[in-house]
Amino acid sequence: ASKLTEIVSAIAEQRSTPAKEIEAARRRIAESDGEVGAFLRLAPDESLQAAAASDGPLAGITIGVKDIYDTRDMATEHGSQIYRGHRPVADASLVSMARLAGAAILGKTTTTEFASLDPTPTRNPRNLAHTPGGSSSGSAAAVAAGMVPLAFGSQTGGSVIRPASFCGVAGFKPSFRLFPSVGMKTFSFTLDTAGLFAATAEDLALAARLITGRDFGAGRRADGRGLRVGFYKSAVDDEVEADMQAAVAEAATLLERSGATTVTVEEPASLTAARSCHATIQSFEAVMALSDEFRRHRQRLGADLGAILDHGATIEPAEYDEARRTARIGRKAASALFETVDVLIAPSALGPAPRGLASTGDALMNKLWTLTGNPVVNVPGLASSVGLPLGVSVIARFGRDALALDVASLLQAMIAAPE
Ligand SMILES: NC(=O)CC(=O)O
Repeated sequence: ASKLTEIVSAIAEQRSTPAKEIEAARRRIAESDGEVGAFLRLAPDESLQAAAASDGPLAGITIGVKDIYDTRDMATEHGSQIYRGHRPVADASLVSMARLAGAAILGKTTTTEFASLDPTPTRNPRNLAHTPGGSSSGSAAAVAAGMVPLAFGSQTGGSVIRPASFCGVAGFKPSFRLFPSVGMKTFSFTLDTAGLFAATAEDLALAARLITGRDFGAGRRADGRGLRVGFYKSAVDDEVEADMQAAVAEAATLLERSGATTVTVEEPASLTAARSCHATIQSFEAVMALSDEFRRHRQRLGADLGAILDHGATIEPAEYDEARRTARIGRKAASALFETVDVLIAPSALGPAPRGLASTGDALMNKLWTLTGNPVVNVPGLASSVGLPLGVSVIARFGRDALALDVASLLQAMIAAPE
């Protein structure tokens, strides 16, 4: 697919039409989704005919929506046999807002069960022998395969940034609650964050602006002059594979070459502690969020999800409350990091996409920023020695989503044209 920004321009300049873009996306899915398996189902003709007649700012933009978002015109099954054929009456808020902006909700993309860890059959378009990551597996794969220019995902641990890194696409995990999660199946109500996938950070900024009406920055900075970049050194960096460490170092060099200054930012103990309490918060809240499914359909749950909920059911409220206090201290510490730097850069995953489909990978590099609520953008373009994508995360202060997107756009441009 061409990039979202290119399609928006082509429609505005009448070099294309919404109907042509919708037909082209359907054709691309028919041609390539057989081996990738990103889409579960496509929208009915009447929905796509209505979208073809749209003249909104997102007219002609086809979107793949992770199947934990309610859609009024398609089944919404949450990756669970419990919800087979389930038809919501209304769209999730973000879906409705995108439709109101003229977008074509083209189809539902695969999700791990309830957006947790049990893998889907979806393959990584960059190398079909590898996982696309999860839990937003189909959304990352659909954009990476060029089927659609935009896809919706969600992140509770690392489910936007990690698959974006594995599939070599731009991923946006906004500041917590910047996007509404209404109508998105809840796993953890203090962590779940709606997010986006697109080919470039510039596309993400435009999509976010046209869906929400918020200003996400004027687009790519000219250079890095005046930008203070923190090279984040976490307590778990020894888990990061050498080629991913090299990728982040290359990103820092490219930003310096564009005029930025870089300093090393060591992780404070309070953020190491915050990362460690993510699982307690996530599991304790998931037992409540999925109480009915867990209590009435335990045997119909996947192995990983069942284990998470079984453990979550043993956590005492006092332990959860202590974890929330640790998280709150972590949020304050995360804010303090940005008193001396404008953005941080860090690995988006431990390494490239693991081989096989047995695991969607590890959220170790992502869960802290999900818990603190800071905006994160995955910047694609770098690759391992065998050509598998390696994503670099640009992290900004809570609420500075436009800055994260602008710096990500600059870095993506520097990676694409390093001279
Ligand atoms: N939903 C999630 O974020 C879980 C994951 O990181 O795989």
